[in-house]
Amino acid sequence: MEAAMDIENANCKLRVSQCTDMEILPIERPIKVDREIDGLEKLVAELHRVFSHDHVNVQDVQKLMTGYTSDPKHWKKYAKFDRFRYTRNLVDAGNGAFNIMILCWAGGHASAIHDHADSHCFMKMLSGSLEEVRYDWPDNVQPEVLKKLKSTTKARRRCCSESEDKYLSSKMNALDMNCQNDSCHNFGGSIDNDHAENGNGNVEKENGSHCKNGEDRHEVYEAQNMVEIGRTRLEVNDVCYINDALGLHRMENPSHVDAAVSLHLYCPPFDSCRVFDASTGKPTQVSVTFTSKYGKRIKRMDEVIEVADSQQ
Ligand SMILES: N[C@@H](CS(=O)O)C(=O)O
Ligand SMILES: [Fe+2]
Repeated sequence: MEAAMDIENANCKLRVSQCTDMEILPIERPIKVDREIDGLEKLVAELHRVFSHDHVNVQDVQKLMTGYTSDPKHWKKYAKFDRFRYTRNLVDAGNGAFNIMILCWAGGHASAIHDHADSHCFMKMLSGSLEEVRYDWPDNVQPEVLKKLKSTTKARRRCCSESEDKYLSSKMNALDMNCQNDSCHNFGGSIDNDHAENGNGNVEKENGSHCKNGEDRHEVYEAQNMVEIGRTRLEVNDVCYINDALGLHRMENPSHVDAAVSLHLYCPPFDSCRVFDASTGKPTQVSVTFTSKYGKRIKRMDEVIEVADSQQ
């Protein structure tokens, strides 16, 4: 028995950086589906069953998501669009262990470059298509998971593609060269409550700058810091997986006419993450919220204020 785990066996009830013994190994494709899952409700019920155990394999979640075949009649009640930005619509809060949501992208909508707050992120296309663009971490920001992998002697790397293997090697080497003192890194990987809001509740915008605890750390962010490391077109029923060890990403609906709908599962759930300025790599902590929960629209604060004003 090997001491190290493959990422397929990594326990996605834990944050990625807590899976210290795992090897960073992207999911094998194509995923072999054991059985078909008939409907979104069944998928959610299966996820609850799996997540009731202490250990949940990354690959088991992938298999469940792959086993479900999209049909708009299962999910249309959750699909709430906005003219200006992609929306996040909560389907199920997973008893605190995961959350699953439907994202709606009108033509041309895109997310900013972002991380996934040390969580596991699974995504399945339900309608239309999206392009995923992956990026290297900027040199002066390192994810918790790579710091952790570097510091654990048990951790080993083994990737199925040479480019992914090279990516992780270069990141590990960069950690050797960079200061390991947390205060030298923006945000130190922690999520605080005093974060910059983008006002949208999604990771669409890259506005504002923010330093943890209000300190100005004077990091220098050089232009052209964000390096693209891959691009994948996702079509209906495709499933993909990302975590912070595999890089950053942004999603874009390449069609200016057709809408796209995607299903996202995060474990553990998170309510803020970092977005990165595309030309400088500067990170900003942002809240991520929902346009609707369980099929019901949530009033935005500005709408609540408007209503209150109109009633005075
Ligand atoms: N991770 C993003 C969506 S995506 O662009 O992957 C979010 O949860 O809003
Ligand atoms: Fe994402």
